[in-house]
Amino acid sequence: MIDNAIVITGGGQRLGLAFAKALHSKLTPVVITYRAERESITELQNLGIICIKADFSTDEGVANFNQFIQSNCSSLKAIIHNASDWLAESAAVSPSETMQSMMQVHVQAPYQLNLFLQPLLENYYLQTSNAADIIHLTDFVVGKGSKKHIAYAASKAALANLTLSFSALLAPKVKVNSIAPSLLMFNENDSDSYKQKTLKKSLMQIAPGEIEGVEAVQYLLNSRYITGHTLHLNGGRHLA
Ligand SMILES: NC(=O)C1=CN([C@@H]2O[C@H](COP(=O)(O)OP(=O)(O)OC[C@H]3O[C@@H](n4cnc5c(N)ncnc54)[C@H](OP(=O)(O)O)[C@@H]3O)[C@@H](O)[C@H]2O)C=CC1
Ligand SMILES: Nc1nc2c(c(=O)[nH]1)N=C([C@H](O)[C@@H](O)CO)CN2
Repeated sequence: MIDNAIVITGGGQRLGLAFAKALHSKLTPVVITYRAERESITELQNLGIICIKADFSTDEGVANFNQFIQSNCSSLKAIIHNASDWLAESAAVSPSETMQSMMQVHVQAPYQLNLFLQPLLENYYLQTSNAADIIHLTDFVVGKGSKKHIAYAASKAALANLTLSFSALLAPKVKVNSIAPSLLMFNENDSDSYKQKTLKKSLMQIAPGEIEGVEAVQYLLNSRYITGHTLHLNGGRHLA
């Protein structure tokens, strides 16, 4: 059985991959979920990180991942709900399907896994006298909406609300917090004009990269007191 594991959903690339590499150690094994086969998965496996294929677009996929954790882990130090799809509204996908897909990955999966895995998080507390952690990756747009990612923003707002409910439900054995980034890193296909426009939206006018997210996660994991909180990583965008 695996003790004191940190579960990171969507760990195959970008922020989730950085979280996995930064947090894995002999005393704190990391379990990541992924869908797409990549070189990064082999790299993580070579580091001793457990990589589980899991697609949260169905409740069956959530249940299958839960079953793996229940069968192989005795306690969980943390769950980092990072898996996400930044889906824009488009003519190619119906509004109903867009909203369903956003709510499934950003709300159903975290909600169900938090409830399923509550006993394993509480086992960590009983074994160490330290609170376990749940971290939800939300988004700056929770506070302002988004004209082009309406369903995405609404689902992230629901995820932010889960932080409030679960922090009250699970204290003091489990701390529950959100990290709300705005731009941390661009995507490969982002145009130069999009990059320049987006950088100007914050006071700091930079894309700080994965390290900003890694340090925020480590800050929350090291705290003994912060819960029900949202850590904003937005470069002062709310004041720009
Ligand atoms: N990057 C940024 O600047 C910002 C990020 N955030 C948030 O931070 C988090 C990390 O961002 P980022 O690294 O860019 O995320 P990505 O867009 O790279 O997505 C992370 C992973 O989520 C997985 N995923 C997507 N849908 C599903 C699903 N249905 N089931 C299981 N896994 C799924 C994907 O796995 P696979 O590739 O294997 O299919 C993907 O690699 C996200 O929650 C994001 O919303 C918020 C604001 C800004
Ligand atoms: N799952 C994802 N969510 C978000 C991403 C991303 O790449 N994947 N990117 C952003 C943008 O950086 C946005 O914050 C600035 O344009 C938002 N969410």
